[in-house]
Order: sequence, then structure tokens, then C-alpha cells
Amino acid sequence: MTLILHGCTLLLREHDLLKKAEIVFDNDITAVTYNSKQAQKDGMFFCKGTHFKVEYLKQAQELGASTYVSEVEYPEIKGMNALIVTDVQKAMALLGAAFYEYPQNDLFIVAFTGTKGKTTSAYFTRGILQNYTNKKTALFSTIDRILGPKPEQGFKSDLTTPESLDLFHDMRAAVNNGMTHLVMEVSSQAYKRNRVYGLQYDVGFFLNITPDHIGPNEHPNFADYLHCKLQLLVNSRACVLNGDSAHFTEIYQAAKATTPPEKVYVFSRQNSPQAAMADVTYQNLETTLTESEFQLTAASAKAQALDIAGDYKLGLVGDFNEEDATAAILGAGLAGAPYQLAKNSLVDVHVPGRMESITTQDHGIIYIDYAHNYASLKALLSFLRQQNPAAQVTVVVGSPGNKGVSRRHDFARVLNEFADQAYLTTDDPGYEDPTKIAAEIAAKIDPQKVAVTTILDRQAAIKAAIEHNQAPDIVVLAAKGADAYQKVQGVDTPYPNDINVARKVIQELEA
Ligand SMILES: CC(=O)N[C@H]1[C@@H](OP(=O)(O)OP(=O)(O)OC[C@H]2O[C@@H](n3ccc(=O)[nH]c3=O)[C@H](O)[C@@H]2O)O[C@H](CO)[C@@H](O)[C@@H]1O[C@H](C)C(=O)N[C@@H](C)C(=O)N[C@H](CCC(=O)O)C(=O)O
Ligand SMILES: Nc1ncnc2c1ncn2[C@@H]1O[C@H](COP(=O)(O)OP(=O)(O)OP(=O)(O)O)[C@@H](O)[C@H]1O
Repeated sequence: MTLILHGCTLLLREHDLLKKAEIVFDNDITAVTYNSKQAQKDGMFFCKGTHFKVEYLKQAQELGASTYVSEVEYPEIKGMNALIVTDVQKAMALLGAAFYEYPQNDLFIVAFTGTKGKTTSAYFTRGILQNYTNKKTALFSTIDRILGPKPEQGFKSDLTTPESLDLFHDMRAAVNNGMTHLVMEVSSQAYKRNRVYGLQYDVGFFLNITPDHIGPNEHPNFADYLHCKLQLLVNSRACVLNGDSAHFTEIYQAAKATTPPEKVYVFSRQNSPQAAMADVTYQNLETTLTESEFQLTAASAKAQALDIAGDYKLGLVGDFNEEDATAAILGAGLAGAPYQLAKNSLVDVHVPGRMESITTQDHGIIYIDYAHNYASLKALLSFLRQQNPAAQVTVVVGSPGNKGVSRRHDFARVLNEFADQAYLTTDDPGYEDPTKIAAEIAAKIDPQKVAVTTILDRQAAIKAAIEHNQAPDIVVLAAKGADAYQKVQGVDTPYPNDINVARKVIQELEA
């Protein structure tokens, strides 16, 4: 793949991004990168980021990069073309898409944003579309990125939504691997950082929004968080909205502003206030310990045309999973997948670390779930309370360091509302002291309502919680899902994951 330098300046000018172009020699660009260590001969290097240093640009030049794109000039760098732009992230997304020859044009893209449920909905949608497309659906999720059918074409994700260059690189790889569809998660950071600038989706979902990701490295306030998320709708050819989301009026307005009404779909719970205007409603039929059954009704003519109404079964419990599954059925339906195929596919979908359960002989049921903010932990615990009114609920939980600091008090609040016992432990402490994080959670827990024990060693905390639990009581291992590491002092320290730890503890206890 090649970019012509003159073409780059034209593209940047067209988007009013180019401040200045210093062309030393007019060569073709044969590589693009933002990582100096990966720079190549005749490559284009993007100078971006909070911790950027001129040494990186020097290294890129030494490795052969001939052009740099930057918001500031580096006069000390001689013998390189310089494209000075007003926004390097936007420039990188535009030039990245051009370099990889617009792979998005060869993919039907279903995109999800929302505070909660992106990964689950993406997995459900892909589960259906894999059968509909004969295994030609790629996935860009928080858990993993799957670019093709072979095991080596999938890997663990570092970000929910990758940097633009990685995004377009991976889309191109997916197309080259024969993929025709892509299901992807779009984080608010992706818009804040222009990782998806210029990208259009065939179907864009707004699942829900509650305060989260507000802090020094993320969003300055809730208004900014909502604004970033709404951008997804402006860039979607068809929009699907959860009518039960907070801020629905603003969400609906954003969708209507740029998408014709016949391409805007609303879904809601059947008994919700928005049901009257919803195109699709859903209601629970039956829930067991491991399965839930629900019914989807198509109210409007455009929803009926999709052929998705009927009864469905999920191998995952939790009323929030029915919400995510309804979204997925609509997304797959808009891609063409009909009812029977969706029904048969959905029942088999497994989402790593989301509502996994282990039924023990003597120690009750253990639930492992990724709930890691107020809204998701509340959704999880209120559901389990409602399903098991006679059970005592023990929660093993910690809160991360250096981000989402408000979660500490939020966790205390939700534990006060729904738990009987809490084991406070370690969860990605980063550069903070986990003892201090646990103490901050504990300080807001009402000891009259919740018995608190702090055990920083996560495996030991899980063991203690399960050991002391008896049927019909429940243990919830919250917030880490299937994470296979703890982030400690900037290092991803291997951790066997909560599911494996729980299995091992139960095996030892019941041997
Ligand atoms: C705040 C944020 O979005 N930061 C991301 C951003 O960092 P940055 O652009 O500031 O880059 P930096 O780390 O300061 O490094 C500066 C630059 O020097 C380059 N470099 C560095 C070293 C070197 O030797 N040579 C070199 O060229 C780096 O490649 C980089 O381009 O670009 C990096 C990739 O280049 C990301 O890894 C990093 O994500 C950080 C780790 C992160 O945690 N981001 C979170 C907040 C995030 O994006 N989360 C969302 C989900 C949350 C949500 O729902 O909003 C996500 O999509 O994952
Ligand atoms: N629709 C929903 N509403 C509220 N909570 C949900 C919903 N769907 C899932 N959850 C809860 O949130 C947790 C995370 O779900 P999921 O990974 O699908 O969300 P996400 O949007 O990808 O989250 P994150 O951005 O934190 O990675 C689940 O383990 C579950 O407890």
C-alpha cells in the first residue's frame, strides 16, 4: 500500500487540517506508524500523545521515516518532509484510512457504544452473524480482536477501540482474510481521541449512559462523556437506541439530526414508559439459575419487516443480558439475519467473564461477572436479589488505581443497597496502594448493613468467601471477569482469572 505525498496534502487540506507543508523530497509513502520503534524506510511517522518526545522522531528518522505529521514543527529535524496539522489524531485517522485503502467500504459494520453492555452485545451479534455470514464476521471488542477464522488471526485487545492506524490496519487484514462483516465496540475515548474520525457505520447502537470514565485522563465531565458517545449516532447510516437509557431525549435528537426517521429504531422493555414509541419491545418469560427466556415483539412496520419477533433463549442470566440480546437481534436483523437463525445462534453464545456461574455441592452458587461500576454492579446485584430473595449475598470486589476513583464510593453505595457481606480486595491497583483503595471503599460502607473483611490477596479473598458460603447463599466475584492479569506498577502481572481461581478453590474444598 502506498500514499502519494501530494494526495496526503490534498486530503488534509480538504478537511481543513493542514497548517503547513515542508516538502524536502517528493517520495511515495510506503508505511505509516505512530511508534518510532516500528518506523520504516519511506514511512510516515505521526507525532502524537501526552508523553511524546522529539527523541522518538529522531529514532523514526534513523529507521528510515521520510515524513512526519505533527501539530508542532521540529526545526532541529532536517531532511524530513513535515506536514504540520491542527489535529494530529484526525490527520492520522484520515491518512490511515487512505493508506489501508478504505477497508470499511468492504465491510458491513455494526458498532456499539454505551456505558455498559458493549462487549456482551457485540458477542451476541457476532454469534448470530457468524452463522448468517458463514463465519465471515470479524470482531473488535474489549476482550479480543478477531480478524479471521484461523486461531492466529485473533488476539487479546489492549484498548476497547484501537488507535486509528491499528483500526484501519486490522480492518484491511479482516477484509483480506475474507471477512464481510465487522462487529465493533466504540468507546467514548475513541471519539475524544479521534481514533474513529471519518469512519461511518452501517448500524450504530446507543445502549445506555451513566456517569463513568470521568477523570484526569478521560473526560473532564459528564457532558463531555455524553457528547463523545453521541458522535457514534452522527456517523451511523442506521441508528438503534435503547429507549430505557438515561438522557434518551438527547440521544434521540442526536440520531434524528443526521439519520432519516425510517432508519432510526428504538427498543425498550415492554413495561417501560418508552414502550409506546418503541419499534421493538422485549419481556422476560422465564429465568432459571443458568438460562433466561424472553420474548421480542415488533411493533412498527419497519421492525416487522426485519422478521425478528418471537421467543428467544439465552445461556446467560441477568435482565441486562436480555437488553443486550435484543440489541444484538436488531443489529443482526438489520444485516439480514432472520428470526430462526438468530434464535438458534443466540442460545449458544458465551461471553468470557460475563455472568459465568458455578453451582457447588456445599458452597452455594458462585457468579463471576465483569460488573465494575455503579450501574453494572447495581444491575447485577438487584437481579440476583430478585431471583434469590432468601439468599445472603457475599461480594468479592476491589477498585482500580489511578482511574475511575468515583467507583470506590459507588461500590460502597451499591454494597449498602444489595449485599450482606463484602470481601474487599485488589483489582488493578496500578501505582496506588491497594490497602488505601480498600480503605476508601470500606469508609463508605455501612457496617450495620454489610459485614466487611479486607483480604488484599485476591485469590485468598475468593477462597475465604467461597469457604464460608453455604447454599442457598450466593457469592459474586465482581469486576474482573475473565481478566488474566492484575495491573501493578505499570506491569500486567499474570493472574489465573477469577473463574479458574474459583474452580480450583471449589475443587480443593469438595475433593
Ligand atoms: C488517554 C488515552 O487514550 N491514551 C492512549 C493514547 O496515548 P497517547 O496518545 O497519549 O500516547 P502516549 O502513551 O503519551 O505516548 C506518546 C506517543 O509516543 C509514542 N512512542 C512512545 C515510546 C517510544 O519509544 N516511541 C514512540 O514513538 C507512542 O507510540 C505514542 O504515540 O494512545 C496510546 C496508543 O498510542 C494508548 O495506549 C493510550 O491509552 C491508554 C493506555 C489508556 O488507558 N486509554 C484508556 C483511557 C482508553 O482509551 N480506554 C477506552 C475505554 C474506556 C472508555 O469507554 O472510554 C478504550 O477504548 O480502550
Ligand atoms: N445492558 C446493561 N446494563 C447494565 N449493566 C450491564 C448491561 N450489560 C452488561 N452489564 C453489566 O456490565 C458488565 C460489563 O458488561 P460488558 O463488558 O458487556 O460492558 P462494556 O460496555 O463492554 O463494559 P466496559 O466498557 O467496562 O468494558 C457485565 O459483566 C454486566 O455486569
